[in-house]
Amino acid sequence: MKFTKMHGCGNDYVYVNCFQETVEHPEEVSRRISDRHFGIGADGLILIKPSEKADFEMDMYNADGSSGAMCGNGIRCVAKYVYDYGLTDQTSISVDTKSGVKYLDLMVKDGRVEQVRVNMGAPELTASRIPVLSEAEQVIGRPVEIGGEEYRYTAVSMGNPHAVVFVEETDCLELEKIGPLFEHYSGFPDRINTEFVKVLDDRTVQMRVWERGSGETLACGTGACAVAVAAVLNGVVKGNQVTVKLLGGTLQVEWDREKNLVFMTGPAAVVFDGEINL
Ligand SMILES: N[C@@H](CCC[C@H](N)C(=O)O)C(=O)O
Repeated sequence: MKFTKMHGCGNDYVYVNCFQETVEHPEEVSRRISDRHFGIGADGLILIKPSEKADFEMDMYNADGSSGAMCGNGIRCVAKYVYDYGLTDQTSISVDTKSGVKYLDLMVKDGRVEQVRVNMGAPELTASRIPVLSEAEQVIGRPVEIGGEEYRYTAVSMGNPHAVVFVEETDCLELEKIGPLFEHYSGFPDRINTEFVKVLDDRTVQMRVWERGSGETLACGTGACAVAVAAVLNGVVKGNQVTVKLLGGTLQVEWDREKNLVFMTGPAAVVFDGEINL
């Protein structure tokens, strides 16, 4: 299988051009290739496919083989791939995902895509649709006891479920311990991605993420969008534009309240091309 390893802010996936390759059993392939000792090493697998609904389709799998309906860092890399590898010459493209068609604008320098702006669509705040179990219709800064500790969290879906927790410090968090407790908490029927967020100033936040199906990653694009929405809803930032600092880089997120659309801008990079015998 020919592949390209790419990353967006250090959130790395193995990308396969399914205009040329056929991947049978992608769940199993994702588990194998994601292994950082016995595989290529990645947070998961992303298949770039032809689509009848949009210019391209993105089909993504986490490192444990589970399917992710949306991937913010992944979709920016898909945009870079299709442009840099000659599958399109357009700088505005559409990509179908399991959470609907997304629209992307490519920023090109010296013939190569450097940054991508993605219209991530509307955030979903209705608890039952995220899904999180809650008596209240929305979960904004609500208390929850997990692993014997009380946290306050805000639930947002950006096509996939996120629990956003504001904390005093992110550096000292024992994410390997707390992350799985959130991911498998009984109140989150489809498991969850969890962001722990420190507010740096009224426009900037810093986060660490425990991703459903992949563990701690250096960045999560949908997570950064969920964090920006949660930051606005909890009144910890001014305005609707948030700079989100992640372990692997920085993303700019804007929540257009009038249109109720979230826009994310950030980098996409190729690490290397390769070929693996499966
Ligand atoms: N890293 C991604 C999100 C990938 C999917 C997620 N782990 C899930 O299962 O929902 C991003 O950049 O958004």
